[in-house]
Amino acid sequence: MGLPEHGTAVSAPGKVMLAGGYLVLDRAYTGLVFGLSARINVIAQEIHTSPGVHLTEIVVESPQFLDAQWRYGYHLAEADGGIKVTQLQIGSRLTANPFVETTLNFALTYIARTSKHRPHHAVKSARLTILADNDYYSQPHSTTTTTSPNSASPPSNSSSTTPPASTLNALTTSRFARFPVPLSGAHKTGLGSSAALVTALTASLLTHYLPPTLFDIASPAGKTALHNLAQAAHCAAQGKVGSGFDVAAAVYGSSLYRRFSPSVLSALPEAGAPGFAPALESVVRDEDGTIWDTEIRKDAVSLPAGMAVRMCDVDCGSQTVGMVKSVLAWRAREKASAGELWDELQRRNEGLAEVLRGGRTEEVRGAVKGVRELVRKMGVESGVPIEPESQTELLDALEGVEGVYGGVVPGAGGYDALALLVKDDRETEERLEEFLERWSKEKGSRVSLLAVKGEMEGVRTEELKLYEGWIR
Ligand SMILES: Nc1ncnc2c1ncn2[C@@H]1O[C@H](COP(=O)(O)OP(=O)(O)O)[C@@H](O)[C@H]1O
Ligand SMILES: C[C@@](O)(CCOP(=O)(O)OP(=O)(O)O)CC(=O)O
Repeated sequence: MGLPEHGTAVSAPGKVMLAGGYLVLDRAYTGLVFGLSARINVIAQEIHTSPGVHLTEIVVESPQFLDAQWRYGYHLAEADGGIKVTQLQIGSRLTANPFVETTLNFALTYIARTSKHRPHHAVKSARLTILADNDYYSQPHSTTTTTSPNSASPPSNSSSTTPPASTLNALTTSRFARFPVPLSGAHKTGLGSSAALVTALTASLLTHYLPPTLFDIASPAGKTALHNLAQAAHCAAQGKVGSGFDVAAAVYGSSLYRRFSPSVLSALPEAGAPGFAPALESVVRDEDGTIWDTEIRKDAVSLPAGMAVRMCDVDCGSQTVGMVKSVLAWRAREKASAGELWDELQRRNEGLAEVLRGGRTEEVRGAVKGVRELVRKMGVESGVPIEPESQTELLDALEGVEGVYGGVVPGAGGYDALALLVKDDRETEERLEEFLERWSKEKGSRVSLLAVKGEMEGVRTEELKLYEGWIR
């Protein structure tokens, strides 16, 4: 299998919110968000059907997982409902992927409105291949590895995109691991796979179907359209409106984030419903800039030279939804005291951002301590284990490792991977790995350093050759 000549590739980063979890749900507060070096990559290619065959099909696949192919036909929904896809059955199985399906409905509808052609002509058959960097999922026991991105591709085989099982060991030393399970069986590490996926898939579809004059991923206007469209699709697929910081990180990378008003998306009809297409187009275009009130301050976020954001996987994610409900219920109940706590926590979160931006390395430890103190207080008062005791114990112990400036339970907290601010050198990494190995043995748990690092850049185009062996 050689390298396909045609196609486009894009990638979008995962996220970690170092400070501002819960607060960021309210526009009065902000979140300190980092993009991550772990990316979701999507490659788009035309499918050439045999002469005389008119079937139009969109095939989406995730060749790292078992049974991860989703095929769709589509039609133009009546009464301006836009393009609506219908999943096609392969054999006896039909596994839905709501994030993929919703993204197709939203992106194809927008593309059909934007391109000058008639909708059916604009959208030809295509194959979209999704490749997720290894750190999105906890690696199977025996194959754990911390490889740097861009290392060797998997060995190619003759016709299938799924390399044979006999090469499994070789594969895990490559950039994209092959998992011996379906997607539903993978253990997420909490880096925001669905937001990065929706963003990368949307960007890939826009790049593939629209000429550069109508969509350019590198331009500010292109990023704005992508952000608006991906936020709308992600919210619809999730069935709730979160703060959207994860989609913002996937598009823009690291930033100080203020959310959009939830009302921005509340009037949008369901995909396929009457009036969906024009409503989506106007919300995405936001021509006079009055609809979206998101604030993305990229200049407000940076790290002191020689410092990195690293993540420590504890291999047991948490249920964010239940935690959010309980924290918000506490805030509504205890208006005055919760309000005071949030205002002070916001000041400390901004303080941490300032210390990092100003390169004041020696103040990082104190700033992180101050934030954690109030996060724990919020947990105790709301009765939600935001920084559970086992995580407190681990974070405190990690502070004793030379080269570690501090760490937090990011985002909603709980048992998702911890975020650490560390000295960015091999010695610190080795000390951390040794420490975590010892800790795992002593506590009978499985904590490990992920290869991923904080990164400033958001969505971008990639070279096809990075995916050699995975695409046909
Ligand atoms: N590699 C992938 N290929 C295809 N779909 C994916 C992939 N990774 C994630 N998804 C989609 O995202 C969903 C996971 O979303 P969610 O549970 O919100 O996790 P997260 O917290 O990582 O965003 C999956 O069920 C699937 O629909
Ligand atoms: C509570 C929050 O403010 C932050 C949640 O951050 P996480 O990083 O924990 O998110 P998930 O990946 O969705 O679990 C909710 C929000 O901002 O939407």
